[in-house]
Amino acid sequence: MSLVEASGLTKIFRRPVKDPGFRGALRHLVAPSHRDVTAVDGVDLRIEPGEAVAYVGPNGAGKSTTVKLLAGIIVPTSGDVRVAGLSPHRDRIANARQVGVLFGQRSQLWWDLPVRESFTLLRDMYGVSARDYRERMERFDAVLDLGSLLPVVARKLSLGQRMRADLAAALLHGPRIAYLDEPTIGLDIAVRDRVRSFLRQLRDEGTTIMLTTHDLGDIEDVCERLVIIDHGRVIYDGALAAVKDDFARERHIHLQLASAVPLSSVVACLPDARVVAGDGPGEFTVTVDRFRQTAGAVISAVLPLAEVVELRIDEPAIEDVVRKVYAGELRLA
Ligand SMILES: Nc1ncnc2c1ncn2[C@@H]1O[C@H](COP(=O)(O)OP(=O)(O)OP(=O)(O)O)[C@@H](O)[C@H]1O
Repeated sequence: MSLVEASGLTKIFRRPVKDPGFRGALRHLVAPSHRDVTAVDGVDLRIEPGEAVAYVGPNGAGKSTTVKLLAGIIVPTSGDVRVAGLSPHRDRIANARQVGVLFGQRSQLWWDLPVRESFTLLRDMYGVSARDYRERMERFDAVLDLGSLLPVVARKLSLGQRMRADLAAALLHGPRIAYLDEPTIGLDIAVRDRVRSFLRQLRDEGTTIMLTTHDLGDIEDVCERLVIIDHGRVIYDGALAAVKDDFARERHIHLQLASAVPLSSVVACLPDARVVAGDGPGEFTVTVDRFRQTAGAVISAVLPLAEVVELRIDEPAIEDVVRKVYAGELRLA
């Protein structure tokens, strides 16, 4: 059985629609009107124990809503969802014991309490044994430098400090699955790298991780699988490495020819490619579909014009794909 099993998972929010001004407010009181927003639209998702999945998509795509559904914070409009066999919203308390949630924007620390007291409250709420608590705190301290933060009242923490404390708070009860939203935001580079390697360790020990992040380094360092959501629908679900083959077909080949050649001649030699002149004479960038045209074929095509004295090939990066996803530029069939 998969750890997370969602099928046809749908969440529709009902938003009040008000005309502006006093009249609008009055009209809304007398005859309220609403607009439905489908935040999550028939999502099918299975996550196996120990998988690390990046869940990405443009703003408003439905990422947080999915996580809230999986965490049992909100109730689905339709569809089924099970986490380790439990219905998250019906078995909310039992579900909370097996999931850890970090929402980048919202803290689960008690705002007016020193961090240490939030941790002990969470320890007691989740019934974490003294020994587990001590061991976990030691481990978090080694990765997240928690020691100096423990006496500080949560509202006085900087963003980076709060993220460190919140990450520990989300993992304090040793959840089977962690939903982490932007876990490295605000962290300095050294701590960020430690957090990434810590997440890899957790994954290797069997904790399932669902990571929502704009940080492409987090994705490449921690996850093997990428799920892309857009307009509430899963538009891609597959191995991170395979994404490039599916969506990043373009390869840029930078050529330096031995002599100045007019752009039109190079274009004429390469009817299936896009050719742009570079800064210097004889410099060109040729963009090809890497599954249709090899670099060798490009070189052979331009050889009758001039010798190729230098060649550089830019392979597509997963980063480009994910960046396009976030920018809303990637439109899939
Ligand atoms: N409580 C709510 N009431 C009404 N609409 C909501 C509510 N929560 C989310 N939405 C809407 O549902 C859609 C999906 O929102 P969601 O927060 O899940 O997206 P997201 O992918 O997490 O975006 P972001 O990257 O900006 O956090 C958006 O159109 C959002 O405005």
